[in-house]
Amino acid sequence: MPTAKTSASDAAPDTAPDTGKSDMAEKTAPKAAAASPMMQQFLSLKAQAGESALLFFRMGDFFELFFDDAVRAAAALDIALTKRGEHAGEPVPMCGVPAHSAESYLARLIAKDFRVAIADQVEDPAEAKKRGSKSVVRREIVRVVTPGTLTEEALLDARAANHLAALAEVGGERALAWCDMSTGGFRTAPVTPDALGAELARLDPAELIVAEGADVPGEWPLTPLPKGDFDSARGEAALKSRFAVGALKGLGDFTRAEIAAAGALLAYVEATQMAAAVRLRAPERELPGGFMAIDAATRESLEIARTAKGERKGSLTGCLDETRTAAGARLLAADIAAPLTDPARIAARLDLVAAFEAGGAVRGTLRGDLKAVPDLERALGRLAAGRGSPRDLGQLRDGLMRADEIRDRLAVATLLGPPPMLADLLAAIGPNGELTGRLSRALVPEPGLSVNEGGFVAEGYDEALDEHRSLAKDARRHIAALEAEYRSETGVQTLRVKHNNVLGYFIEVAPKHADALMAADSPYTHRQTLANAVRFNSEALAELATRIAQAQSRALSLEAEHFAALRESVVAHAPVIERTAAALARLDVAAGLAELAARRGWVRPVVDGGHDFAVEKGRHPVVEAALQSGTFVANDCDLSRAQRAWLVTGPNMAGKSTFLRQNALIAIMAQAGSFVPAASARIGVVDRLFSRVGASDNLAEGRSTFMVEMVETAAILRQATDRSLVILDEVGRGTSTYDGLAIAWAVLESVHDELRARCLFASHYHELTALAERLDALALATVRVREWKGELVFLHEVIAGAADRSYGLAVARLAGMPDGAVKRAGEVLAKLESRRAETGGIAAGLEDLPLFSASRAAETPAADPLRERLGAVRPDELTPRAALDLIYELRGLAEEG
Ligand SMILES: Nc1ncnc2c1ncn2[C@@H]1O[C@H](COP(=O)(O)OP(=O)(O)OP(=O)(O)O)[C@@H](O)[C@H]1O
Repeated sequence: MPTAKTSASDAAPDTAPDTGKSDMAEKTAPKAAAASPMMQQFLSLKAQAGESALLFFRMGDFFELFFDDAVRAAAALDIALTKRGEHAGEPVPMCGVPAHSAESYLARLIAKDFRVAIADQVEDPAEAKKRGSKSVVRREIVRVVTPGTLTEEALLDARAANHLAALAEVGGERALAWCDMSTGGFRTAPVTPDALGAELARLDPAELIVAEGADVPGEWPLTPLPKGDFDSARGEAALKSRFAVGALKGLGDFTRAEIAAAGALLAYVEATQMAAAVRLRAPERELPGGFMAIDAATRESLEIARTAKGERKGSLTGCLDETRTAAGARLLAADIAAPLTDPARIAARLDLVAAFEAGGAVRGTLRGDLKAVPDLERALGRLAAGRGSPRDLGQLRDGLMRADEIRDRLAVATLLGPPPMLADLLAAIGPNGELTGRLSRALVPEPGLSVNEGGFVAEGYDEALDEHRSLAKDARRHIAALEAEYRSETGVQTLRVKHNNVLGYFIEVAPKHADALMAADSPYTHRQTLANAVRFNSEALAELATRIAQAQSRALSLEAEHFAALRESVVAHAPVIERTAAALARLDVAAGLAELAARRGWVRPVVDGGHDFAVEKGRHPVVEAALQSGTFVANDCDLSRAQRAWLVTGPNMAGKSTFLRQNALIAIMAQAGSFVPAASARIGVVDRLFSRVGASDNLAEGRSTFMVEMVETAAILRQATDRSLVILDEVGRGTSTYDGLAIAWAVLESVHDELRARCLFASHYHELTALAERLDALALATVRVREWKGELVFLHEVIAGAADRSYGLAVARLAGMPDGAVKRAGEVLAKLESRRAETGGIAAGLEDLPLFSASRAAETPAADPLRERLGAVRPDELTPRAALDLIYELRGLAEEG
């Protein structure tokens, strides 16, 4: 556990925030005027950071926290909380973390929803001393660390994007802008209120900037900012100046809301990053409708990016991730989060996968090469933001060299009918030769993480540097030579040249030999006499020591200069690096998907502008991977217009959910540009995908599970179109049998008749099968089971028709329910069923009910006097007496009604 001790820095005159005696007398709140200069500095920086951010105050080798910040941080980090001096008569709580390992503490604080303002020393303490012994080292807040503005490797998941998003509303229209500061991507899109939830779910922002008081669906880490920050005129000016364009039209046809969102985002980035020159590309517009809309509930129920437990492993993304680079993994996750809707773009991606699927040898080599490609985007992001290290330069050198090799190798590789996208990607890679040549000459093979420690510039790159280094390195040799010279000169064979931090280099002899060196004409000057040694200096030694020190410091500063120059050339080359990185990531995704397709026998889907959904021998990619090879039972699914809705019945555990989900996943995979686990698949582009799972499978806080289910079902009925795919799994089961059946009935009718969406509807309500006779495009399907010697055998086979019965008791027995209980349940069931035979069951009489559309047409709002009277009331104008009269009047109306 790190202590709050400030090590050597304690001794420095500026290190204590001077919460000592002079402040002790203060009984009032901190007053900058009465505080010591250090305290004044601390208080003013803390005021600048605000209450919402912890202030990391740099003191020597530590970042210290004081007052309430210390209490909160010590608890969150589980580090020692100590006290230091007094302020306003109270001891000042303090804790600290070592500067060299600050990143890991930052990571933990950010994970716990803290924001941290970093106040660093922005001048050398020696400089401060020149202004007077009491002067305080200048400190400034150099950055505010927030979840959405991270760029450091240690603070980020290499395989996931880190989006900072902003939501703005102008004149009733809304828009989102988002960026990933670690890679420089910056985008905007207009959003409708209905689509907002799905857009946010797709972007999964690490931090969402909103105007104070804004209403945002879902639970996102919000950063509310004053409304004025979302002003579109201000945003326009900021964007124009940042991206050096005369008119925003040059960048795209942005709406005012998009400009406001992008402007607010830019201002926030600049405000939190201070002086750092964060690299952001000019914003690109995303057109609405370009992606399959998938709302948060659907993503959750289909476990697209994460499983119910929040893990990537076991999710669709995890299952499809065969990428070899972190950038590839991020692109794959983005592709799956936002499947395309344009058949031509989908086909272009599929062409590329197909080429690599067929070209196994080329794919193998490419994937081998990719494995050695470091994260170019993020290394560039760090360097551009001024947080880069020599290691980042090394990564760029290695990655770009590898990229050029990959390009050259792929250019001559034999691929059957090389797809047009491949040519574009190869053209986008490099040329990087000039930069990599320079980096190769300049850097050692494995440059380290610190600029200050030096040692990263290769020998032979700079003669002057080599000379300084060799001088410093040869110090021992020079010293040894000098030592030998002095021994022979004095005849003292035990004479030694030594070094310590106080004296630097000195000559040491035993006291009995000291006289020889003390002679009046001796070239040696006496420095120190100890009990067992006498120490001297000599002009030559002093000169040599100075030269060594100078050489070392000169070498370090030369290295720092080289680092700055190399960084400059990297930044100048940034657009090519970005293009190269993007092309490699796309190749990685395609080769990974091709690998899976080849390994698991997936096929290329046909995605077109029609309305079909015909999957032959489809499988669930995740469940199949988890089962023993060859045991997954493939099933067909055909939702073409004439049978666009399927009602799937069958016992529990038979495989209904698996069947429903696999078809939704196949649609996502196909439109994301992947081959699919099926014998064939033809899919008319799906514009929106909805998946809802019956209430009891899905626990949410705050609202009852049934309520959640109904809210979500309502969203489907509002938003689905005839291009959508709707997966409803046991909707209505979270309430009483009658209510549940009634709701399931109405929802199925509505999806079929009104929305005309493609739909898979799984239910335990066998009564629903009666609908098949009345709804012309509703087909019945069931999952086969067989009872064998009293045991239930699941065949997992989807066939036409309805389940003959529900087998609930057989499943209960299978689950280990005690025999007595199962037997009793059997008796109750027999009784219930005999009643059903007499009365026609709970759905008796429903056949006569007019269809949904008919009953909707018949809906004419009936006059309601009670409602009309209430509507006319002006509550603010009522006296208490009149209010009472009104209540009587209303009750009268109610009774009449
Ligand atoms: N096509 C299949 N081939 C092989 N095994 C399958 C198949 N479909 C499902 N299974 C297995 O059966 C288990 C139960 O499947 P699933 O959850 O889909 O059943 P269900 O009918 O939806 O059940 P419930 O109604 O209880 O939710 C799965 O976990 C899987 O292991």
